[in-house]
Amino acid sequence: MNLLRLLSMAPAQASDRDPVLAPDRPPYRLLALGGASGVASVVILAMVNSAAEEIMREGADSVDWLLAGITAVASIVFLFSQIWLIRDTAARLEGGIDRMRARLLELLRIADYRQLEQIGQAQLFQNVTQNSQVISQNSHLVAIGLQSLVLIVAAMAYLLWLSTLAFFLVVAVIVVAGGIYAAMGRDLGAEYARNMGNEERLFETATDLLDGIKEARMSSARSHDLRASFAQVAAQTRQTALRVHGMVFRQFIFGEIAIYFLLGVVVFLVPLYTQKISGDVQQVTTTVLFVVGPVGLVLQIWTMLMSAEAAATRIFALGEQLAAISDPALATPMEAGLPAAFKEIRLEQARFAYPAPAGEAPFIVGPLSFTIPQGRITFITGGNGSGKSTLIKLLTGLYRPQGGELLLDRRPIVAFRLPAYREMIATVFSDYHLFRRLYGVPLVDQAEADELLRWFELDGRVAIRDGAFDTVELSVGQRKRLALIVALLEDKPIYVFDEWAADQDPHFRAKFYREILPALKRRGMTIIAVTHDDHYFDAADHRVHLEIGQARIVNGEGQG
Ligand SMILES: Nc1ncnc2c1ncn2[C@@H]1O[C@H](COP(=O)(O)OP(=O)(O)OP(=O)(O)O)[C@@H](O)[C@H]1O
Repeated sequence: MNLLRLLSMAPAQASDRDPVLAPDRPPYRLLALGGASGVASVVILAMVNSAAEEIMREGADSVDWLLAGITAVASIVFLFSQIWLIRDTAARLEGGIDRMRARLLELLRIADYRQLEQIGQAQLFQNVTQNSQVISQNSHLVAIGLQSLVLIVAAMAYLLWLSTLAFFLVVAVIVVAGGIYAAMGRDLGAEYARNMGNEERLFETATDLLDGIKEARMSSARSHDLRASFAQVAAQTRQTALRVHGMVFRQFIFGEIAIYFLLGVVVFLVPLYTQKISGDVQQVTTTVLFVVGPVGLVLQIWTMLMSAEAAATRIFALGEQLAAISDPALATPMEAGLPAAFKEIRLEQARFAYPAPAGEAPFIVGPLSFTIPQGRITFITGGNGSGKSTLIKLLTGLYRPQGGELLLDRRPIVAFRLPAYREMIATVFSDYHLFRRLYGVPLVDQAEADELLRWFELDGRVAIRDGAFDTVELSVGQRKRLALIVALLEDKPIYVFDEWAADQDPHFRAKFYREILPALKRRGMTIIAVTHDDHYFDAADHRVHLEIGQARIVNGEGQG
């Protein structure tokens, strides 16, 4: 069971240098507490039985203080071990979730970017947030279930000691009923998984609906189709949810019936046979009745825990999926930074192809061979879909060439050099994300930040305070200026921009090509920029022109 797997992943301790990689801590304390509570419950049961026997034998004229004392001590042990058992189970489970979440984030960090692109965002979001919430909400049930299991095991051990026949009779009933119950549970688990898959699709469709709210407002036909598509996924989700509820109910009813059957065995069969063997009918019946309650509880909880189990299974499955695409270059510690004073970046016969749908030719970039000299401005140009963004991803090391290589000063950027190479580059992609907080920009010099805001004509609109922009509620072009400011604050030797000027007004576009890029070049930075602005092609020292993934090098466009 994946829930139990989560339980055995001990909470990350502050003392662990890396909570993600630290070894799991087996739940010894939990086992000890379970053992103590089991022993205490058997002692209580035995004391009650002995007292009853004594009363039957000698009448109830005096209190047996020894029995009463032992019962009181056992009750206290039972009470405290139960409290700690429940507390420990919940803490361990929450710790396990926390750790699994951290593992997922770590696996996300080291996953191969290209393959990660292919895993849907909805699945990642659902697992990191919602599924762990389902488990967390049910953590007390796991604790109560474990507590009941301990009671059952202890009482059954006591029953075995009282009467072998009664023990095997009850075991037979529990095994048969439990087997049927578990088989029902497997179907239920599969249906839960289907339901969660539908919920992920529902989430995806809802996100589409919200992201496209403007587009939907402007067209009643589009709005209608969107709602129809949402309604269809919602109906499928409702159907699987209904099937789940039906199955839960059937399993619940079966559990109830199984308990009545067990009671029937106790009342009719056990006395019949135990009388012949030991004559201790009453003790056996008391013990079996003691088992019935926890068995009922375990059966009920089992049903309820199926959703938490399905959530845990999905979390572990995503973990395995991410582990399978992990990039060894990112998993190992980074090689000491590559020298900032490099001479050139080169692609040598580099090639990259996207997987093609069946029957269609794949889009191939390359083989490409060209050099980007240090301290120069290189433009990448070409029509829509010619492969510019793909080339940028190859040059930044986000995609790995499937053939040929990427070289820095003739040294191949092999896997273990990739992280250090990526550290040399600051980017503003066309689908960039603007973090409000300046993550990874260690010390923002206020004077430098203010100067940059002035240069980008954003002073008075935005300020940088305590390592964050005070607002990002700006126009599209202004937000992109902020993204460039972040890149400049990172102070890297290489800058990569993907159609940065596309959203700028004519004045700022001219400023970008005629003032900002030359200023960066004067500071010795290497600039690689994708652009469609043919008026400004002369601002580059070199131009790489792409046509359907093939490059033509146009040299000496600018003044050099
Ligand atoms: N994630 C992807 N999966 C599969 N194919 C892709 C993917 N991204 C791009 N492609 C394919 O690669 C081709 C080149 O895309 P790319 O984004 O590199 O073009 P581009 O030159 O940057 O275009 P634009 O000027 O429109 O931004 C596209 O025609 C598309 O078919």
